[in-house]
Amino acid sequence: MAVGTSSGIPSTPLLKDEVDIVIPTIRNLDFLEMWRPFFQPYHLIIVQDGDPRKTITVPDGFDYELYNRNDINRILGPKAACISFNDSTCRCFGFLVSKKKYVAKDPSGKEINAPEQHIKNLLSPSTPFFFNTLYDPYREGADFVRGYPFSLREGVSTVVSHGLWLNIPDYDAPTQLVKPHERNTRQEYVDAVITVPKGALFPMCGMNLAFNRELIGPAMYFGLMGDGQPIRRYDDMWAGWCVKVICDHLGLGVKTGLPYIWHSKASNPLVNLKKEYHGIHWQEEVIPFFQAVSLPKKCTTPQECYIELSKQVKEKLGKVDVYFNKLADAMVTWIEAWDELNPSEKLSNVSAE
Ligand SMILES: O=c1ccn([C@@H]2O[C@H](COP(=O)(O)OP(=O)(O)O[C@H]3O[C@@H](CO)[C@H](O)[C@H]3O)[C@@H](O)[C@H]2O)c(=O)[nH]1
Ligand SMILES: [Mn+2]
Repeated sequence: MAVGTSSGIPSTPLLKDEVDIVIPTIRNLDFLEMWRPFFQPYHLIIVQDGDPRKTITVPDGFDYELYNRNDINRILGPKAACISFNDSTCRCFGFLVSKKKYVAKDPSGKEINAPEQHIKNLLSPSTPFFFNTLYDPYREGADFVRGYPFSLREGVSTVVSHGLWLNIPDYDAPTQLVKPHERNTRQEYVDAVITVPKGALFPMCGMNLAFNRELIGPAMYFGLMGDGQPIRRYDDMWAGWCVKVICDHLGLGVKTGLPYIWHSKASNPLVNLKKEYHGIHWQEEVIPFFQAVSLPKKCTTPQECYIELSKQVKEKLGKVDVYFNKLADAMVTWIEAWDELNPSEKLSNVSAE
């Protein structure tokens, strides 16, 4: 699929017909001008949060579809209850309606061709079963180091590419409060992509993320946050924990590192503290839950894994707080909505059994 370049290093295919870029927004889309060179080839799915009467202008020259809350309610009917309102969690509606193989979540920052690096990450295997100390062995200029078992060098399909951030790091509110001026300049020099090992959870940030919709899309639900919910800013964390335990079960890979984006908007740490408050103490029970999760062999598709996970959430986290019962039900609604909007994929998943 890659074609040669003058330097002999294969260039990365655009995959413009296989990638959608999902952008949740409650503001304007002016940042698209800065990203035009990298985003213009792709189809954009814009999820307009907040008041649907507000008109959001999309700069000329972009191929896009735009959904506001009225559209979400019209398309999903009662199932729209699983899509959060007044929170960036609404982005997962874009994952539902996309028909592409890959989804990249919008970064908004300095000129870095993030889609190209995410595609590179997703097109090369991951190595979750044995840690390669020279990072990603499939990158130009790297390889498996001595002692790496040859039987494991084929790797597994990479289904999540988790990019990082320059400038404003994605810190939680307490850290933001004690380190208000800390800027992430150090990572400028960490030129690495690393597979998250099997059995290890990680804090997935939704700002700069790409994933294989066909292989793991049904697990990429960002949960119930925003209006009427007791918790926010744990949308991507919840999705990341569910995705990782399902990837470990299905033998799929998650990579983190490049591409970095310039994160320019620091949200208000005191507002964030209120949003994160329950998450900060609940996660001390939620993480051990995910670390102990075991999915039965009969679960061979992301949908089946996700439904099984929702049962365990209700059974084991329902006692932490009633919120997790609601979340477990919303997880089921999400899969019902996914299968309703993507019937062919459900069949293909069945045929993959
Ligand atoms: O109610 C809302 C708020 C925001 N959005 C859109 O979502 C993204 C991110 O918004 P923002 O940068 O303001 O928020 P952060 O605090 O930096 O969000 C980070 O925290 C994580 C947890 O939610 C999240 O993954 C990170 O992005 C922007 O595009 C807003 O326009 C929204 O749609 N609705
Ligand atoms: Mn931000």
